[in-house]
Amino acid sequence: MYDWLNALPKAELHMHLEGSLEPELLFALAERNKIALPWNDVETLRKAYAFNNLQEFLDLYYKGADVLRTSQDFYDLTWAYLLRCKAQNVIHTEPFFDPQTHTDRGVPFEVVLNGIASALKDGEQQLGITSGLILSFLRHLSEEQAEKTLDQALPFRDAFVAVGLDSSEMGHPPSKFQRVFDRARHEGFLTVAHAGEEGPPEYIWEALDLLKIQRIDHGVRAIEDERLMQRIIDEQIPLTVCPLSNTKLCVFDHMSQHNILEMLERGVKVTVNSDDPAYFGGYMTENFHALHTDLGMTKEQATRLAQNGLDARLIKP
Ligand SMILES: Nc1ncnc2[nH]cnc12
Ligand SMILES: [Zn+2]
Repeated sequence: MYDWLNALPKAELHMHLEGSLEPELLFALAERNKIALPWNDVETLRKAYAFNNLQEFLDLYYKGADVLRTSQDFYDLTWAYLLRCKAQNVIHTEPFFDPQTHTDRGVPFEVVLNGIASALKDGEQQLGITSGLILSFLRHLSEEQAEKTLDQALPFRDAFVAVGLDSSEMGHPPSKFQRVFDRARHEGFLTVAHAGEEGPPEYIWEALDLLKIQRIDHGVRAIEDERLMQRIIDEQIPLTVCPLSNTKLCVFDHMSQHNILEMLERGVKVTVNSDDPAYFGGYMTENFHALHTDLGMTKEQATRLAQNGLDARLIKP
């Protein structure tokens, strides 16, 4: 089944480039940039990948990102991810990056963007992988800081397809970012947002009604609100679900409790994605495979899930 799932043509619609930083590359970049790390070796770092919730993961994820300093670092990070895509027949990807994670520690916006954008361009030319980059605002920071980030992005607007919203969900509802999302839409960006990962269904309503998103990132808690379920089924609003992420971050205690197949069978446009593959135990194929081993996903269901991913692209072929 693994090989069959690996060969299935797939689109990835929810992954954070910073979350594809494998420990080996993290150590190599630390050495290249002469940065002292709090972990002795790759094994010690990998052992730290045990999380009870989103915040525990984010604390480590932001620490890890500190080794990314130059455009070449961002290029290498993105290229390593694209090689994984190639190996797993991911033919299209719409990755996130978090500029504030880098600008707040003094790495200029264009240094980050240049590295990522040139790797994505090479990915299309050399690997045949199409892509659309999503600029994500950090929701634990202020709306004013998101506004500044949007200002920095406008000169490079052709490099992005959408803006998104990520980081610590609880206590940071989508309504906090209504004005900056309004402006982003007026500037021609599409919008997506993480909602209903740890946060309540109300955050999904806000993301739809106030931020006017095209897709819900995660959204697994929609199942708690029947009226919301009816809306996302009626309007076929895609959910970018990340099974291994949800179990690693204890959104579900075990994969056998995940609701993705129940949603699929109810007619929700659910898709499978890796979120932060270096931290959560796998890329696209591993996520599909876990659904097979722990939830009994059939080939027919896998085909529908993969097709949903292709259908829910912001950039159509
Ligand atoms: N799963 C996730 N949720 C929120 N913010 C993130 N940033 C990286 N991964 C994330
Ligand atoms: Zn995410």
